[in-house]
Amino acid sequence: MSLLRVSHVTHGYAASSLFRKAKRSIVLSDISLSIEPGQCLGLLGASGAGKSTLGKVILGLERPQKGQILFQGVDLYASNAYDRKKLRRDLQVVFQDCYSSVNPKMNAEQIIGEPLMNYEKLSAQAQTRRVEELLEIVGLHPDDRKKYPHQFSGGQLQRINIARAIALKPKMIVLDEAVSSLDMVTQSAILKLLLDLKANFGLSYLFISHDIKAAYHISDALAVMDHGELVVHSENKEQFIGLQHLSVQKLVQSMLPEHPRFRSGV
Ligand SMILES: Nc1ncnc2c1ncn2[C@@H]1O[C@H](COP(=O)(O)OP(=O)(O)OP(=O)(O)O)[C@@H](O)[C@H]1O
Repeated sequence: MSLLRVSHVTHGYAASSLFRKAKRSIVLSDISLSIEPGQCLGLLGASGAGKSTLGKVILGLERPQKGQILFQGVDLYASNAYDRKKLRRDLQVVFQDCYSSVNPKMNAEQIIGEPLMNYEKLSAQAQTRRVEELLEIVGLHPDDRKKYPHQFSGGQLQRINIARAIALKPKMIVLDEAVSSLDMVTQSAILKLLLDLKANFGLSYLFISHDIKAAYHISDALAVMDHGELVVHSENKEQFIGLQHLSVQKLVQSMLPEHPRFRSGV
């Protein structure tokens, strides 16, 4: 059974108008895809293609007008609040903006400890131990738990966000442009961390990105959205770069100068 199955999802946002009944512009059009346990699907596409909206629909944050999201076989939007809370534990998110993703008045221990408080109700001592362990897993020092967001670099703060996302040992993380605002060196360090976590904990990712290089590096399967439609979905990234679809060709061309290995693929 797929971990995540998106079936025929269609969605639009209401465009408010004073004079007419609110119309909805279609942002997602009949989207179907699936993610297997331990798989990373890279979701590519130009700005405005609908990638983040699909991420929100999958996370249960934006109810689609049509279609179904099955996570571990459970219909996300047909489940009750109790089941949804259980599902949320297994389905986490890391956003692009590491600074606005955290409360600046909370220290790292409070940030990482928040999901633990909500779900695990550990003793204060056990929670601190778990936070220290999580800090080490993401490559930070246990003593960093006392620091506040402004005392971390962007890359370090994204590690804090990742520690929070893995605190409850989820099955899947939606990474919405999670490395896009980082410099190249930090980006590759965070991609390595994400790959290590995937290998060690059997995590699945939906890696939303406009950057083919980052997506190719981390993903097993790749898909492309264009104007609300899923125009390409390839289970195999090696096959993906050889596809003749125009959107794929454009993406592959954009990485040619730096990646000679792709020259033979086109
Ligand atoms: N809350 C909202 N209300 C109305 N329209 C929205 C809302 N969120 C997104 N949109 C519109 O939906 C379309 C798809 O946006 P979305 O953010 O999903 O695309 P994207 O592919 O993630 O783009 P980007 O890479 O720039 O984030 C865009 O035209 C956007 O303006």
